[in-house]
Amino acid sequence: MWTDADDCGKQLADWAVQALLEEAELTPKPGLVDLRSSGSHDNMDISLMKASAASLRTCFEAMGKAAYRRNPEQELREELAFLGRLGEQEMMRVTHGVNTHRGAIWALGLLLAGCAVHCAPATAWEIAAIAGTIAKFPDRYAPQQPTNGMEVAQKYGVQGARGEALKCFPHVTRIGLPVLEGMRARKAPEQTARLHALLSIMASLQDSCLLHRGGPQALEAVQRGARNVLESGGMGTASGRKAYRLLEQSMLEHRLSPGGSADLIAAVLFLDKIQSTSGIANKPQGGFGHRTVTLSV
Ligand SMILES: CC(C)(COP(=O)(O)OP(=O)(O)OC[C@H]1O[C@@H](n2cnc3c(N)ncnc32)[C@H](O[C@H]2O[C@H](COP(=O)(O)OP(=O)(O)OP(=O)(O)O)[C@@H](O)[C@H]2O)[C@@H]1O)[C@@H](O)C(=O)NCCC(=O)NCCS
Ligand SMILES: Nc1ncnc2[nH]cnc12
Repeated sequence: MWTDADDCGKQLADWAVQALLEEAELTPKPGLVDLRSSGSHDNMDISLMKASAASLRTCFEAMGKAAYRRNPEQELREELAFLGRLGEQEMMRVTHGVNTHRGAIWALGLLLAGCAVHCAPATAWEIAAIAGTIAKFPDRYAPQQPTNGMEVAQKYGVQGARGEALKCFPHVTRIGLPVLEGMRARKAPEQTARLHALLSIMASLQDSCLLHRGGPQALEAVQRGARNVLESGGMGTASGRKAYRLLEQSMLEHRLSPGGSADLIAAVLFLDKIQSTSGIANKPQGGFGHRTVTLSV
């Protein structure tokens, strides 16, 4: 697929940054920064999200280069973690300390590495499987300072971003990507297809951002609300749009933001770019147990 490590790193970084920009611009998104507003955030806006995305190009390029034709093993895991932490530092410098894309560096970094290791046309599912294999190696040099994610993991026993990677990104390959492809097949407008993919992820993800801001009740309410939009017919129907407005209103009222789902829709868009360039279709293996809903477009 690529002639050398430089070529691979550059191409993958382009796609990763593009995916982050497209996620930021996807509008509307409940509780998240989009082209209309800052959602439930008082410290982020669209230009900050874009600047943050652009600042990660160097980090993603280095990760792609490092993983090119490598074995998914301990040494690679640690190199990627080192590069990921440098990326986090750069993001924090550019955003003046706001955590815009920590989860995205994690998810996109691993998936990008999965793709570089493979170095040949591969399905999203195959790439995610390698990303999951890399994530399973311990990160021996991880700093021990507490994060919101650790607090939530301790309090509620959820695995958050780490768990999603260890399970090989099921919300990306088994939910987000199939919903995106299904909506496109039904000729939905692209922004509607993407929003439905995001809502489908929100309907089942244990998002540590929602748990941290609102606890398990808030997480359940958002999951139920997202499901309700889809089960009411989706954004192509008046009832679906009404359900969306209710969900958004309640999330803004309670300052809830599905930051983890935002990162995973960016991961969906990233893998979609890889697949559409190599002409490969996603082939999920087995079911993930989420309910299929009927959508109008
Ligand atoms: C191992 C790490 C994942 C460290 O993770 P952490 O302990 O922080 O754990 P999590 O909270 O679980 O995850 C980190 C971010 O991942 C996003 N996320 C949340 N839930 C999920 C999920 N179920 N699946 C996937 N991704 C998820 C989320 O990121 C987004 O939200 C961020 C804003 O969050 P927060 O800081 O809580 O912000 P606010 O609510 O605004 O905070 P307050 O103002 O209220 O305080 C935003 O960044 C989005 O991106 C989670 O925040 C990993 O990060 C790690 O080890 N990194 C270093 C090494 C590395 O990068 N390696 C790469 C390859 S090996
Ligand atoms: N659009 C967005 N709004 C808020 N937090 C995010 N984290 C990743 N994307 C985000």
